[in-house]
Amino acid sequence: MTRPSQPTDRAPVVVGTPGSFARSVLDERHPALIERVRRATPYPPDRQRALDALLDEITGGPIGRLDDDEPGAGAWRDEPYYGQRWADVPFLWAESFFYRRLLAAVGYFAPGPWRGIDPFAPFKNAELAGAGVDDELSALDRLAALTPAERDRTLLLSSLWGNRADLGFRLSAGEAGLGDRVPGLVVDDSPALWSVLAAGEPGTVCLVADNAGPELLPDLVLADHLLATGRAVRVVLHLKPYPYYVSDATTADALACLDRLTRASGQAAEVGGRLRRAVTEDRLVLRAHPFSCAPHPYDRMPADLREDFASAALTVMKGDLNYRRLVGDRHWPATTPFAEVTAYFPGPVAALRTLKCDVVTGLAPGTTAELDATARSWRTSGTHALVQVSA
Ligand SMILES: O=P(O)(O)OC[C@H]1O[C@](O)(CO)[C@@H](O)[C@@H]1O
Repeated sequence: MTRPSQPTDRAPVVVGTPGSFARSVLDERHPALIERVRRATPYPPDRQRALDALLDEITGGPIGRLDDDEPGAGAWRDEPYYGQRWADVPFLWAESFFYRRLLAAVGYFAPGPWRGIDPFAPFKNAELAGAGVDDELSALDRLAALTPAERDRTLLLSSLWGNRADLGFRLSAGEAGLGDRVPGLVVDDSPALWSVLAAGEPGTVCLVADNAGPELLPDLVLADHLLATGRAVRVVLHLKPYPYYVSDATTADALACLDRLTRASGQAAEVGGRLRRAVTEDRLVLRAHPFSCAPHPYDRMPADLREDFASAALTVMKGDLNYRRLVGDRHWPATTPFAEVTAYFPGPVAALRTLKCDVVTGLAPGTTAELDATARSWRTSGTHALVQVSA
């Protein structure tokens, strides 16, 4: 079936002028992150100098290329933004390239002793070891008392709100800045999500993960629930092939979560045991496609990934960045139909996201005005959330 291409009549979000959300990410979050990375790991002098150079460049210089001898540099060679100011290029591209440059600076891909050392691991590990996680895991023991419908909703919402566990976001918002969550969703298509899964024979669900630890745990619990209730015969969990956006989940992070589950007690350990078995039986498949770290929207996805999503009964996109990539990170009026901007997607798709950037689609007329009147930073503060489905 030929699908329409994504509309392009709205400009992409560029980093832009001081005062914009995107600019604050580049001006505040990225320098703070370089500092945190340096403090967390004792890098040797050459890596420290590379981090200094990156900091100088993002705060003053034009965008430089990856060195020619950097492994994987070829994938970035033909990008059109080198030599331009960071402020003048698409936000999506600038953030993604920043993370790639940061990994180059710490020698993540280069042959030698620092290869494969995740600069964000100290933060991710601390979060996964936290007492808050114990509470979340022991709450699974209370699920048995719920009706099946309540269990569906609880596990879906717990995966959705898990998206607030985003370490990069907290670098600029701070714990205090992460306001109380607003329970009513700005869009709630969850009945449509369950209907898509109930229609026809159970098939594969692609779950495009976002953050590790406290977000990935409820995602895994949801995956187990889909398998255990026969909503899916297979869950393909899309992870990042390398560390990205601070807390995005890699294969190592997924394995750490499975370990955390199985070492817990009660229901959490049961879930962990089932999921480990599901991996060995190919019912839970871990994928780390290179495009998952690409600086482009999903309408540019390569053919093999398109085929994966096309053959799924449903693809669930977790989190804010996946949302931006799904809808194209453009200045859409908030009432632009979600189905229209995702019509290019090769199969049914759902977005589970807390709102952490300016881009949003699919709001009912009047909702924007209502939210503007009641919650000043509802678009970016992670206090509001949505479930959107296009089938
Ligand atoms: O982890 P998530 O939900 O994809 O959020 C990523 C964060 O980074 C941003 O892309 C900006 O840095 C925001 O949209 C969001 O705060």
